[in-house]
Amino acid sequence: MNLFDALGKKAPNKVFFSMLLGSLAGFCYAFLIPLVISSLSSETEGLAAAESTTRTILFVEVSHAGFAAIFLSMCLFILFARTLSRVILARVAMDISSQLRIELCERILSASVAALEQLGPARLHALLTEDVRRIVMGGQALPALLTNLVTLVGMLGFLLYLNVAAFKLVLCAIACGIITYQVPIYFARRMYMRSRQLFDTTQEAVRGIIFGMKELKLNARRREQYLEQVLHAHESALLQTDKRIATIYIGAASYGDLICFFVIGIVAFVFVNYHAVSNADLLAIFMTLLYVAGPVAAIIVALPEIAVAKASLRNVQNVFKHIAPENTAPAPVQLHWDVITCSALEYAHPASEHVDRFSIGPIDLSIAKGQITFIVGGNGSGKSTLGKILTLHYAPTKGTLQFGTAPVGDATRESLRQHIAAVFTDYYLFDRVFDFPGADEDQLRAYLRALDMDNKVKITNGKFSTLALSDGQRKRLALLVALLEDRDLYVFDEWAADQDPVFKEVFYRKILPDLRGRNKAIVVISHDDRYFDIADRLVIMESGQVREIRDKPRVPAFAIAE
Ligand SMILES: Nc1ncnc2c1ncn2[C@@H]1O[C@H](COP(=O)(O)OP(=O)(O)OP(=O)(O)O)[C@@H](O)[C@H]1O
Repeated sequence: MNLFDALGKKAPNKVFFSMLLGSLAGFCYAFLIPLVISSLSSETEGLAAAESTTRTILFVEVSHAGFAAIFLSMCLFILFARTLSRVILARVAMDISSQLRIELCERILSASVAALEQLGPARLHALLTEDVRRIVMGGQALPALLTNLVTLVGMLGFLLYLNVAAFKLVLCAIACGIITYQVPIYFARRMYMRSRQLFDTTQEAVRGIIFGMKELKLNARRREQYLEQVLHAHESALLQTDKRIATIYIGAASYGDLICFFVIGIVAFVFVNYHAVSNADLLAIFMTLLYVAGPVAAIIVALPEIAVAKASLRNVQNVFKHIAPENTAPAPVQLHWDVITCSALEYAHPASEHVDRFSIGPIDLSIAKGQITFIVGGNGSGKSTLGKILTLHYAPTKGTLQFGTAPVGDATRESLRQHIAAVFTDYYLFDRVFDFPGADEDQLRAYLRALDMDNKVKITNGKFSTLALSDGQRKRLALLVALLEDRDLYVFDEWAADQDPVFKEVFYRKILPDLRGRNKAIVVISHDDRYFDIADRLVIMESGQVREIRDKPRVPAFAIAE
């Protein structure tokens, strides 16, 4: 995918029309000076001829009325074509920017959780905001580039007509200019890739300020150190790189501006000594060169924007490679199961630069409907990792996972996910219940009452009246959403960790047994050893391995040494 493809795919007709108008404007632009020069040279052919073409239009004497009319028409056409071309492309760019963001979001949603976790939220956020903006800006520069390129080609054609030797000289000068201009642009482009990486780390640092503001406010020393060692350090690295890039671009642009004047100097002081050129031709050559300076400068200004857009496009492509869509069949498959079976199941987290690769398994385990399975163990023993495998967010690296007789694979993953509801430790609470069945209003009210939230939140047309709640209350709403989904497998990752003792009791002694009574498979990741007695199966994990499985534990509760 190149920049043209990226833009052209979205609105090919409009982009083509805009480019066409831009080219036509450039074409007309290229003819303006030859037209003026032709009118001047016709004047020198004889005063009588010139006088014969002078007309009085609206009390104003206009010489070479024919030329003047063509000149005015061309100017008006250029004004119209350029404006329309830019307006169309600006609007297309806005549409594209919005579509690109939506597509990126959809692409992110189609990727695996493991890949997205590895990328991190800051990078994803920068991709959606910064890269999209730069790609669109680069795209917007394209019609101007095209207009100016056509003008340049037209002017060079005129120069060829005027003087072949001067044309060759100018062509060589422009070729030299473009080649030498590429050297700084090459370094600037490489630096831009670095700047883009630094932008991501700066975004991460900014996230630290936003999400860590409470911790930073409470400790002045920590705040100062964070600002100095993290934020300022990243900002200053980014700033320095960006300043270097700007210096290179400005220097290169100034050099580009002067190319035409170098050529004028060479023609005026050197070229004339080797070639016989009439004064009229020399004047025409200078006028042409001066006129060419504008388009050359505009092309030179547009090139960096396009280079930046290309770098952003490459960044998007790299990220896309990293977050390739999961190979899952979208069509729903009817599946019935009673037991989930893990056989020699293994999963390894992606290795990172600073952390040893953590893996779990091999694990042999079954989780049955109508049973509460507790997964317990010390911090970092791999409970949440197992939870994400069971909710089909992590694909096992070895072994098999089966729902009934259906192995989890590309053909079944998406369908099986529709059997699962979960509240993760880093859950996200949407402001509404999607796909809210109107008929379930009574059930909804009953759940709100059961969760002791009926005085706090109302639900109107599926939307929560407020999310300004305590952590524990927000988690109750997340539970409510999961319960409403009425799925076959429920996974709760430390759900009760921030609930008060009264509500812990409700969760473990009422809600979970109630789900069991409705023949749901329930997986509870928990440190609440007071409630281990309600488990039908207790899976004890240690260092990524299942250390022990205890079935049908009886009161009194287990004493687990974590
Ligand atoms: N996204 C990730 N990328 C790489 N490694 C990870 C990732 N998430 C977890 N890990 C590794 O897996 C190990 C186990 O993490 P996990 O969250 O499964 O533990 P846990 O038993 O749920 O711990 P806790 O009780 O503290 O929640 C961690 O120590 C870490 O090394």
